[in-house]
Amino acid sequence: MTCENVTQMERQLRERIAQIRPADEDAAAAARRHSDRLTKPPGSLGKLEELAARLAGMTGKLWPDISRRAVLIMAADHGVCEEGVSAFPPEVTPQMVLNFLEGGAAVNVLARQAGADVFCVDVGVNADLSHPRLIDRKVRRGTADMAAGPAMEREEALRAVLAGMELVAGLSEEGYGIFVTGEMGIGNTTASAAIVSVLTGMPPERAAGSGTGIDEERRKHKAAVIGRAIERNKPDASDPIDVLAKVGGLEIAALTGAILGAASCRRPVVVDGYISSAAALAAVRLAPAAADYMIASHLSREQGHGPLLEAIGLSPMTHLDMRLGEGTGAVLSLHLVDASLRLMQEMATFESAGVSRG
Ligand SMILES: O=C(O)c1ccc[n+]([C@@H]2O[C@H](COP(=O)([O-])O)[C@@H](O)[C@H]2O)c1
Ligand SMILES: Cc1cc2nc[nH]c2cc1C
Repeated sequence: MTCENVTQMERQLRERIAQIRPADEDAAAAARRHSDRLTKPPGSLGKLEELAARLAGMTGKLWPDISRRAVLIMAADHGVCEEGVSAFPPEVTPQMVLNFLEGGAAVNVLARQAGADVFCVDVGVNADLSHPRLIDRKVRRGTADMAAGPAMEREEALRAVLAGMELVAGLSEEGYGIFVTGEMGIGNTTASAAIVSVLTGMPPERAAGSGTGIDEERRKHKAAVIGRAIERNKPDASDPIDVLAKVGGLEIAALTGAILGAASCRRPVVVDGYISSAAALAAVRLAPAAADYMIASHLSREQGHGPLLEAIGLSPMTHLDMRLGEGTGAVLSLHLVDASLRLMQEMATFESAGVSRG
């Protein structure tokens, strides 16, 4: 990779970011006015009402077309697994990728129920994968162990970010109206916690959760590994690409790009659990207006998720004690997105139904 290529990628990123506009406040206000004419006390549908207004702000349309919905599962491996930070072995990453491609994972079931198409992307799986439905955007075979040095080079992080961005831009052009973030990567809660710790100042002890199910002793070890990785690599908190490169992951970088891509195309993006939210945080630090296009699906059991969502300025739609990832919580939330739009479209107004206002 030459310096020229890196400069070109940085430029491409800046150009895409420059296209991100804050939500259309006039469209959101029009949606709120319509909502207040419907047969219910104003605000009584809570987050469903607010969501309909936000969707109007994102898309500029009172009735956005979200009939085509895409779940993006970004997959990659993590060198930090060598430090014993996960309850599962790294070979689960490629095994689960094949499961996604064959339609047998939880996210596939929920995507079928929600009428969403699943796109599984290899951004950095540490195996040679071949499948007719696999989208190959492999940057490298897994990251290096961040406790021993940088997880990857800056240009590799940029390549992953741009891959996510361009995929979403292409799908958006094809007619996908809403995006759902998903991921797979054994060890990626460690990388996510490291990103969160650097970008928010949250101590690793708070940011590190139990991931796939490690016990308290191992969780403390995981926090110490994160602390060591930050100390060793000294990521620059004011430069999210540097943070993604030094202590992040390829699938997390690709999700950051996918989220920025959705915002640049004025498409809503439903953000899944802890890992997706770490990617969303990097995205808002690169482009604050991108937050306007994010819908937080659920509150993960991962202990740092609540403060992480607060740092982005998002409030989760549901609390289901989920901690699976893949995009499962986000794809479930599509039903709520559908409900919010359907209420707006189908409810009678006070006038049309002859109901007295308070
Ligand atoms: O989405 C979440 O909040 C979430 C919380 C815990 C675990 N995960 C999933 O579990 C894997 C990472 O867990 P770990 O313990 O290997 O870091 C990865 O494939 C994620 O999709 C996901
Ligand atoms: C089996 C399994 C499925 C997953 N899906 C997302 N992360 C996962 C981690 C494991 C271990």
